[in-house]
Amino acid sequence: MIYCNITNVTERRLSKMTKLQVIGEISPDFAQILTEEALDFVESLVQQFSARREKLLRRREERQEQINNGVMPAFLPETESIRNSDWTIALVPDHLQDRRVEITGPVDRKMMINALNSGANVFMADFEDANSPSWNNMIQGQVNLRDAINRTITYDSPDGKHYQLNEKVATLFVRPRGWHLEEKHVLFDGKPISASLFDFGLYFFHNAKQLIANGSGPYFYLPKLESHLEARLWNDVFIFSQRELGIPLGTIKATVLIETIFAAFEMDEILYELREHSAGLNCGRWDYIFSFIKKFRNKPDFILPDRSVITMTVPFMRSYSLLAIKTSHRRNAHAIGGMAANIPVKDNSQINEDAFAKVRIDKEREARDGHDGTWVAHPGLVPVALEVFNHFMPQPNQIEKKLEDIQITAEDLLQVPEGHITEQGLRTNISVGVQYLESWLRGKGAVPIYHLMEDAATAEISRAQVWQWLHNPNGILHDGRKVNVQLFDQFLEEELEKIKIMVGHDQYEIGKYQLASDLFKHLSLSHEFVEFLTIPGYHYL
Ligand SMILES: CC(=O)SCCNC(=O)CCNC(=O)[C@H](O)C(C)(C)COP(=O)(O)OP(=O)(O)OC[C@H]1O[C@@H](n2cnc3c(N)ncnc32)[C@H](O)[C@@H]1OP(=O)(O)O
Ligand SMILES: O=CC(=O)O
Ligand SMILES: [Mg+2]
Repeated sequence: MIYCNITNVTERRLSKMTKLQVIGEISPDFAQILTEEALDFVESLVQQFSARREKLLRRREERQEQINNGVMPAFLPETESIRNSDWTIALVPDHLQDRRVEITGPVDRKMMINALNSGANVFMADFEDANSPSWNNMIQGQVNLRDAINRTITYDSPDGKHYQLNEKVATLFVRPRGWHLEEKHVLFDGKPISASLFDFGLYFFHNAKQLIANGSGPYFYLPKLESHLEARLWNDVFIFSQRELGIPLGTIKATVLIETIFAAFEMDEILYELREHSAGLNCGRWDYIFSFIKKFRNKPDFILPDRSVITMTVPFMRSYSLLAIKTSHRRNAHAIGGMAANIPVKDNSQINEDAFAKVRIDKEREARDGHDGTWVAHPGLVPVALEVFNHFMPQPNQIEKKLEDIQITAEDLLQVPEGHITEQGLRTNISVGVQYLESWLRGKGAVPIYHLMEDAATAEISRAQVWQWLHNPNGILHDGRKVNVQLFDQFLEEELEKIKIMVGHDQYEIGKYQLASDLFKHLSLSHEFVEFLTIPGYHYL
């Protein structure tokens, strides 16, 4: 639904002949975020950087074309000197030296308080994978962040529980939406503006000075970058923004998620572009798998097995994570690990124990390999990750571990994992994809499904695999059946029936299952691969 209330703020802006228009609903709370000054700042970012963003998005398409024509990603010859010369990123502040456990979660008010109180070193407040970008979620999220930074945030749940911040809270990082997304409720010259500039701009404008006064700073996670030129764009946004607000250059710090195959080939260059603002790299494993499927989708020999067998220990994933550690440490940067999808299970102690054991093994591998910290999805997992990192990393980080003996080649990064495509794998992808979309369409961007954390990145894997198995001649089930439209239709119908029984008829009818199923079908069957599920999905928010 698009709200069309032209509000006081917008009217005043129109009278100033500005080109930025807000067409989303503005409640009194939201008006405190969408102030004239804040919108002027966003407008200046949009004016300054939109054309470059659009050019870089076109470059993504060109690179896809190149892959389709047989040119595989490679370490760039034109930036060899950056890879081969000695330089390091600027020193990060003391309070960013120890990042052993980082909790992530959407910008929901209650969850933010829980995350900040969780005992983790860092909380990444997520406008991206864990968030469904409805107008309400986006602006309420900004309200919540401002209140958290002012330490006035509280929440009273319907069941009477009161939430407030502890004395000591996690250091806040914010993940704005990626370069590919737009904010349709704010128009510039009549066109939706960049969601990244909108999320970043509002957060930075309202909070940067207060964060500095609190002894912290404006810290960011940057998602889904596909090249060092996209990192350069962020860096220029940072320089411009700090100048505009009169904040010393280098105050902003940002950790880049290496979660696309192209970014894996440009880790040094990404760190170099952001060297005055860098807070290292992170292995965004779920989007990385998605990117691998997406970019090589048209190559018959790049067919991937069931999602459940593409773990961090398969060769291409392990190579990528070791390269992230080696590259970061050479530049004195942190290399943060990723998210194990297992979460606590309340009603089954055996499954719960298994989940904790799986998370522990994952964190142990990361700590042993040399990661300087890791991500957890749930407050209940903070102690597990803490214990592992305290054991393997008694010091604040292990940047001194340089991994000089590790050599990762392009072939290592491009090695296709082995394994089977099974009927269960196909059914699970369909079921998870539909259930996740249903939740996302209702405004919830992270959900537990079959005891795993599902968010936009994990759901992208499910739907991209279904597309690939349908469209690739090698999309053949272990029992010899080709994945085709008929099989897909049959499984979709059967999985929907199972979901209906699981959630109950009433819930099914109230929910958005039919729309989710239609959207999933469109994503799976469309002739051209849809770049991100969030793009067509956003039409329905
Ligand atoms: C691929 C990637 O990008 S990973 C990063 C993005 N993804 C995420 O951040 C996912 C974050 N995790 C979550 O959203 C949640 O843990 C879920 C959806 C997976 C599970 O949520 P729930 O089913 O609500 O978990 P559960 O019922 O066990 O929660 C127990 C309590 O912990 C809280 N909680 C759970 N996860 C989190 C979290 N990540 N941050 C803060 N609080 C949390 C719940 O709000 C609840 O609080 P309450 O007891 O005060 O009511
Ligand atoms: O953002 C994290 C990921 O794994 O994707
Ligand atoms: Mg991601």
